[in-house]
Amino acid sequence: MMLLLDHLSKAYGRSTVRAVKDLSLQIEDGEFIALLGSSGCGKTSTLRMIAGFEAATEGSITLAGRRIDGLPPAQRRVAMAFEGYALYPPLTVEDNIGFGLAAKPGFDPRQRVRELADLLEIGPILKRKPAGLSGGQQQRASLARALARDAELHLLDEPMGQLEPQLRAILRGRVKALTKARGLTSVLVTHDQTEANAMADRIAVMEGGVLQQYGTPTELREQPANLFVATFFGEPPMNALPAVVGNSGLILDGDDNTHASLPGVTLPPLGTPVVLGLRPHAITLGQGDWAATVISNRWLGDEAHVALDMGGRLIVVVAHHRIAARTGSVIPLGFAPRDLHLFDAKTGQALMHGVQTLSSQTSFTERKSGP
Ligand SMILES: Nc1ncnc2c1ncn2[C@@H]1O[C@H](COP(=O)(O)OP(=O)(O)OP(=O)(O)O)[C@@H](O)[C@H]1O
Repeated sequence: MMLLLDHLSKAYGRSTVRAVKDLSLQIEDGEFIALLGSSGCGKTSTLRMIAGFEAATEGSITLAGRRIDGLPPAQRRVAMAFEGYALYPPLTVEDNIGFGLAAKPGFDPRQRVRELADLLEIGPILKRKPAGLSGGQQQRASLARALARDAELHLLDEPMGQLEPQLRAILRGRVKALTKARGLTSVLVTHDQTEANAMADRIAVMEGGVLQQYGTPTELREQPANLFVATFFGEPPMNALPAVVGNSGLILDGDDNTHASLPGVTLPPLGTPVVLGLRPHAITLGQGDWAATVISNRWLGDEAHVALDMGGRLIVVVAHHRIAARTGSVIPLGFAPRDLHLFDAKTGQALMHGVQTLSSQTSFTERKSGP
């Protein structure tokens, strides 16, 4: 069901510091969204306010048209899989998962428990009690219990954090498919962008309690709203090169040695400090008018990761073919203007994505310093 967070804030105790600041988000009926951010960004606080474990300091929470922020957790019609959200010790895993599910015409709770056990690969432990199970088994049982319920909203807080990477990768796809098949509205909390990418229709990136951007994985990758999202989202991170707007284009670091001239592009006013953003995949090696020294060059089986030093700036490039360049060698590099992102250096806000130039040839020049 549709969930609406409206100007939600959280301050703990008497603190004036907000762990969550003025957060507004709309999650559509049947949508799977992820709250993504590093430790302390406020994503768990947000989830706990939705669940009812923490009171909101300001703002409102509306689920399926009902204000729920004043209700106790049990009345919110929300199912949860929380880190450390304990299973009932006296019950078997099977009874834990099926707890509270009532048989109805056309619905057999035992059938649902079996399906979820197969999906999460915990069939063999259904008759066991939680004590003595591994952390990963308990976590999957807890996830199965949350997914078994026909709630209006499913909240999943790092639900697979204790599983091995291979199993996690398989289960992500299965859990996503299940939520889509049943039309479940879901909010996932994770610090793992691979997980958010694989599972979520839309991702809300948070930092310092503040929502940075809310969009599809493609929107976050191609149109990051600010420098934080640009360098946080994407692996390896986007290269960020400080520059200023000069007469002849963008001058890196303002030293006029290396610049990118972008004919026909309306740039910010002369002297504006900016940051050029280039994804590692967007830089080509072996051609272009910039030059850099190879620091390392590793072939990872399907991609080459090359680190370079360009006048003291670290540049990371990813290519889908092997790069024949030794450590210490100087090689040319370049990029297509359509792959350039430009940010305001002071505010971090995005100024443009994918620059269209008048001429198809853009020149990138490294001038020799001195007379
Ligand atoms: N019960 C609490 N009392 C006081 N401060 C808290 C409490 N819970 C969280 N905080 C603070 O609120 C801020 C946000 O924490 P929160 O747990 O929401 O972030 P998070 O992104 O989920 O981090 P993590 O992934 O580490 O759980 C942090 O600065 C944290 O120290």
